[in-house]
Amino acid sequence: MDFKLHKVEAPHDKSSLQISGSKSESNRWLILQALYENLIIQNISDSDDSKHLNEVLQSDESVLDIGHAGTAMRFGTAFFATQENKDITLTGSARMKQRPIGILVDALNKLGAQVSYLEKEGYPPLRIKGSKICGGKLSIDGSVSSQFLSAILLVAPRFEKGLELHVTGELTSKPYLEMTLGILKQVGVKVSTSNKDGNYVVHISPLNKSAIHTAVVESDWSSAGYWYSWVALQEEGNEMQLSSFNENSLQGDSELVHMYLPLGVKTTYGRNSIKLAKIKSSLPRLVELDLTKEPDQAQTIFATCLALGVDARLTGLHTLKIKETDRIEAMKVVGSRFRESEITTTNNSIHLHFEKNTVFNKDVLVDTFQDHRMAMAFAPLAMKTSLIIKDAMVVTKSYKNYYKDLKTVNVSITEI
Ligand SMILES: O=C(O)C1=C[C@@H](OP(=O)(O)O)[C@@H](O)[C@H](O)C1
Ligand SMILES: C=C(OP(=O)(O)O)C(=O)O
Repeated sequence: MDFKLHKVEAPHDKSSLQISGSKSESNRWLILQALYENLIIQNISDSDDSKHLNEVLQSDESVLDIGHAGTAMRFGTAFFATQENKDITLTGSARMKQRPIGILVDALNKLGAQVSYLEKEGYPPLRIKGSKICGGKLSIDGSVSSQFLSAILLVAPRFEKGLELHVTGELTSKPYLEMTLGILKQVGVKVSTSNKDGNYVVHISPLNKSAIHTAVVESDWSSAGYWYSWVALQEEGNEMQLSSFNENSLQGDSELVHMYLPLGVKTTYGRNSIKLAKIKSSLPRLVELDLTKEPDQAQTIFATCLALGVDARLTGLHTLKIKETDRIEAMKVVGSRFRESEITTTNNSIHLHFEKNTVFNKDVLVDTFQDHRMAMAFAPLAMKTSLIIKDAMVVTKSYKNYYKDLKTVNVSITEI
């Protein structure tokens, strides 16, 4: 299904939205709920990824399909590897079969798990025979995906000996690892970190019973990014309130508060909410950001800069090639269709440069390449021109009501 988007009239000066719970937090709580009974999760994400994980965890089938959900694939692998009564196949979409998982499988097998490949070595689908894992000491490379580390850490409190995890390589997406540790602490797990021979080390103690009954998920900051971008493209004075967000967040993408200030978006924290306001500011000539800690915001910031005519130099993008699509390439292809600019890329960066202020083309085609963030990051450009989002419903991977929310701010959306 393709959608045509354009602005019908001036957006409201003040609007408010309720985004559903964080997909990353929800998927961690779902694993913990499966490990510790009687845990209730409030404000759980309505994303496809969380639904898929929930279904797979409840299922008695022997072949389980996780779709496009990366965290669910990685967390599910570690979970099923530790369930002695299980012998399953864990598979996913065609893209999931191209997303590496070897580092996680090797680490689990070193601990005594029985996980093997059914097709290509190092990639899903996997055959997972559940085993009793006692834990102990383990080294793992943290430079490819933090999800491998989070996957093992989430199940580690169930190991008899707990876990001493030594992270080798340069740890990527660190806030997601810290989110895992923060959530484990809420459950009552004793967590400590140290530094040994230059490596980051995490110690997890065993825990038999959860210290809490109710987990409250904060809303999704990664989704909030699209509204930061939206507000950045509005006139001064425009405001938007987003509920169920807090100053003390476990989500690294809450760094949006600082990333968007130079682009004229000021955040004010309320009681369990944030208010984004477009303030009077002169735009920078160049936005320079290392996104090693916030990889999911790369497309959003790139699209904002493209819309505003601001140069951007985004680095730390080495993980983007193995996400839902090769996001560096996808940004370049779609970005170049909007207006004349110079876009250059490397394996871990993208650079956007304007020689002059250029006009926007009309009816710009936004190919999404099965990546929800391609659709959502480029949609705010409807403020500047008309655009066509291909396979528009990809957004449900993380943000089910995205188009419904866009309609409330006066974007016309028609199926074509
Ligand atoms: O742990 C998580 O919830 C996530 C970790 C990040 O992945 P990487 O660690 O692979 O960069 C992020 O991009 C993804 O959307 C969610
Ligand atoms: C990369 C993402 O998710 P995952 O790795 O869980 O598929 C994302 O949501 O941007």
